Amino acid sequence: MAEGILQIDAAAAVEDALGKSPSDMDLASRKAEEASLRRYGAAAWLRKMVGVLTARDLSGQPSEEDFRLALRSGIILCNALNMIQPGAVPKVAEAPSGSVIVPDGAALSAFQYFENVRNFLNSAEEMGIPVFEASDLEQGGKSSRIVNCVLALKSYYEWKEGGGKGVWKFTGTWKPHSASKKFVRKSSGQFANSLSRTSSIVEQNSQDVNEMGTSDALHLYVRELLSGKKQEDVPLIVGSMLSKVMEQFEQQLARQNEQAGTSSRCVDAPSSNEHQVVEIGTSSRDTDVPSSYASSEASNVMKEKSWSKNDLRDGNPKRHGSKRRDLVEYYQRSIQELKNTLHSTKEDLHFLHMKYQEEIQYLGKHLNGLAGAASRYQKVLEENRKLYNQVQDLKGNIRVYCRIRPFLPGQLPGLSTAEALDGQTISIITPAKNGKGKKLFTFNKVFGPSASQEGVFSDTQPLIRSVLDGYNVCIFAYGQTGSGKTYTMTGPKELTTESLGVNYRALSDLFAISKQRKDSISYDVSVQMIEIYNEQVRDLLVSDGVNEKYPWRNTLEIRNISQNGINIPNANIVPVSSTSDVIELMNIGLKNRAVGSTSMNDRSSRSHSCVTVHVQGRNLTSGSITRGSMHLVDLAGSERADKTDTVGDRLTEAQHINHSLSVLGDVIASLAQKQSRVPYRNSKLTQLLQDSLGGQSKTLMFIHINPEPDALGETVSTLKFAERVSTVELGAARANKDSPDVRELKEQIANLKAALFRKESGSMNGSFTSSPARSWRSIGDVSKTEEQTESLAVSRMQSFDGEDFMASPISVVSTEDERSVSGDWVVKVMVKCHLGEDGGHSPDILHQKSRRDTSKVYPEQSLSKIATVRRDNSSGRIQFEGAEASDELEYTEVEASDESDYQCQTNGAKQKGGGGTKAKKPTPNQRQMKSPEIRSLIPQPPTRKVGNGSHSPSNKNGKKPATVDGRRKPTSTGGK
Ligand SMILES: Nc1ncnc2c1ncn2[C@@H]1O[C@H](COP(=O)(O)OP(=O)(O)OP(=O)(O)O)[C@@H](O)[C@H]1O
Repeated sequence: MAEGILQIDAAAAVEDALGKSPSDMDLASRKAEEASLRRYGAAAWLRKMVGVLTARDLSGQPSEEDFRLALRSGIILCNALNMIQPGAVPKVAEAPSGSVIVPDGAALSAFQYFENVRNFLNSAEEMGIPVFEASDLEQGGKSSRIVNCVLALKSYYEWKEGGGKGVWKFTGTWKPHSASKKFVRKSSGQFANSLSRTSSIVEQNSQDVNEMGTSDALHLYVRELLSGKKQEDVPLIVGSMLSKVMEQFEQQLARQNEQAGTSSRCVDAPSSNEHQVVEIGTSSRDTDVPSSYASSEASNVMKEKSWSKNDLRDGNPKRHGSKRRDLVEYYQRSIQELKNTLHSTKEDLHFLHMKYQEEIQYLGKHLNGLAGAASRYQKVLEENRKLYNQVQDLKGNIRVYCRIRPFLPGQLPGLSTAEALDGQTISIITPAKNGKGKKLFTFNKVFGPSASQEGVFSDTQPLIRSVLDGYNVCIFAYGQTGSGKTYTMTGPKELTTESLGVNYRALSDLFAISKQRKDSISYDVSVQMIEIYNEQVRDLLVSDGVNEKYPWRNTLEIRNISQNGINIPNANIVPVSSTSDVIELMNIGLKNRAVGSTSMNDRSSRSHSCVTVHVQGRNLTSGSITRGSMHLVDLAGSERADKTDTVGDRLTEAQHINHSLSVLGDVIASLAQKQSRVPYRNSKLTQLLQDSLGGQSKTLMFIHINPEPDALGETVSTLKFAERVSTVELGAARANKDSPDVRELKEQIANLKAALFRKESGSMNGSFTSSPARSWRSIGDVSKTEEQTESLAVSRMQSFDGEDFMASPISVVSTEDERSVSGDWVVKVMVKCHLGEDGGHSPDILHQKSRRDTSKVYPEQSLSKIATVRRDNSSGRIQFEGAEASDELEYTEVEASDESDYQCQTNGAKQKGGGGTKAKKPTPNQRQMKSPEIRSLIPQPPTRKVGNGSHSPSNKNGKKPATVDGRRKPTSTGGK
């Protein structure tokens, strides 16, 4: 309908341009023209169908007459029909070849013409094509029906050529395709082009409209208008006409677009979705779908549907409606699909989110697990370290800790030769000329210059604790003069709480732990402090410190056979119960320590000092006794004598120090090589440390490094020495613990000792008084101890076999060893066998007798017999073999037997009876030896209660002992 409007408007525009009304035109001539055009079309089509040769009689634009005559023979028509439908006219009567063809087909007989025409008409009619009468070919004026038939045939042909879809139906309309051409042939080029453009525009805008009649009429109309005009006016007329037409066309187009927009809104209005979707096609402003997506989707849809944009703008509301509805449906479907996709994507995301959360939780748990495992791993490492240490302890290795001294105030802090690389490695920078550069040494611990006293001690603490558990412990400081030995063991000159050394801290730790355990174990702690100076052992716990006055103090004996850990029995042993006690004692000891001045260090100690702590613990529940001891040794400087450019006394001191340290090296080398003979006795120092170095104890050596380049040589030799020490295995440490059985036996022995002492003190008038080594505690509490011991002695004696004992009244001087045989404990005792004149008397009697006869002196040289002391483990009886009532036995030395037998060597001319197999001549020292254990148990004679200075016993040289007893008792131990 729009096209129709357009064409009418175009015609009106033409009329406007020409200034003429169509009503004025001659309709008849228009029709004639139209008929001619139709005829030409029919002729042209027939010519095309049958070919030029067959259609030689038919021109392209025949007159009505020519057209009728050319078809009169029926040959062209039949052939054309056969071309459309082969065999439609089976037999076509042709003109004889070579015959002169006459335009009217006279060459054929009339019958043949008729046959052809009739066959054609029959066949055409069967095909549903409108036919004409055969007579129409014979008379003029009837060609329009023939033209109509031919055009119908053409239409049928075109339908068939187009695929023959549906039912062919001839509408009687026809579009003269060649009309413009025809017109062009009669016009100038410019005019033709212009008109052609106009025509093509009109055609383009009406391509879907099949109203060719109106269009043809327009053409005819224009042609007619121009026919009477001058040639030169035609372009102007046509130009004006076309501009008008264009104007009209554009206006019409704009109106159309407007109408299309209105109608689309009308169509879309009922559904908001539709509205949105349609808008998507043009603009995606109001939608939530991205415009690029929408437009691309829209174009896809349009492509898919083979729609052009013009389809949406063509102004046909119905078509718009259906197309837009399709589009809306399509978009709705797409949106639904998108929604579904979005929904499933959201679900997927949610699922992924959950999954990630689960995985994160799992990872978190896993991480926690890993962190736990890491901390457990750390704990395991810690445990391993502890276990390693325990193994080391069990193996009995000497532990070696290394400490690097800092540069001292006033010293030029040059290049340090030593560096603690980690907790266990020290690196020494050696001069490049040695070609070594660096040397590494590894020890149990390495402390750098900044290590605090507390830090150093914390790694020593476990050893201290084990003293309370009944172990023997030895800690000694080794290093050249000025390297910090005294600093580590004692502290600096000016002591503060932070700078207290190992000695103080160890004892304060002992007190702290013993306090913690006081409900279950009762501990007694006592201290000895000695010094080895020029191979002489000196007691440092003397108040006057004057050795010249009491020279015997310079030659204290070291005994390694004592099982109670008191190797220097004659040195003062002072009970302590607090750190302040210890500090006071040590001050006394330090004052007494021989300190020399050398060129290397003014405060250099030229002696080895040793603080020995004895700890005895009694388990309040089981009654078992533990006994541990700890040597805290500050060795003299290890540098060689030639370095100290000393002479005279200092040289002698240095030589002694070097000798003892070199023996220490020898001992360690022998131990490392597991030699059967270890040269402990080659120096006092090694003798003192024998139990700690080779025995079943725990030993820790602190080596000290001076970081100064001048000290490098000594540093290296110190480290090499320490390296050797660290390889030594000592055998498993063992606690000194007495079972009640053993303890009972020992108490019985102690009772015997007490009895002997009483007898001795009665007969010898206190030969022990020559010894200064009395416990300060016992001095203050003598009478009480005496009473206790006597009553204890009596009660214990009853457990002995009376007969045996009476037969051989042997006095036990001291215990020496203990060992387990077949699960039983037996006691090795030092026995002084004495048969008095009233042999056969009980110890009490002896005791009473000795009290009465205080002038009795034992004939020391008369004892030479060995007695065996045997304890029957099952009955608990003790038997003495090889000693008779008439024997006078004196203890000399005890040897351990692998059996539960112990032999007591007797000495003297009066050997009666047998049994003794081994004799040894006692040394004077051995004869002098008195066990401090005895002293701790033996009551002091009243004469030695010298607190008021009224009574001072004489030593065997007739001199009064310069003891601190009573008179010089240090204030720190007062009251103890
Ligand atoms: N770790 C340290 N921190 C601070 N000062 C130290 C340290 N070690 C040692 N000193 C100081 O170095 C000097 C020498 O130390 P110390 O007297 O302990 O050496 P020594 O090896 O015992 O010497 P000697 O063999 O002569 O006894 C002292 O003044 C001491 O205070």
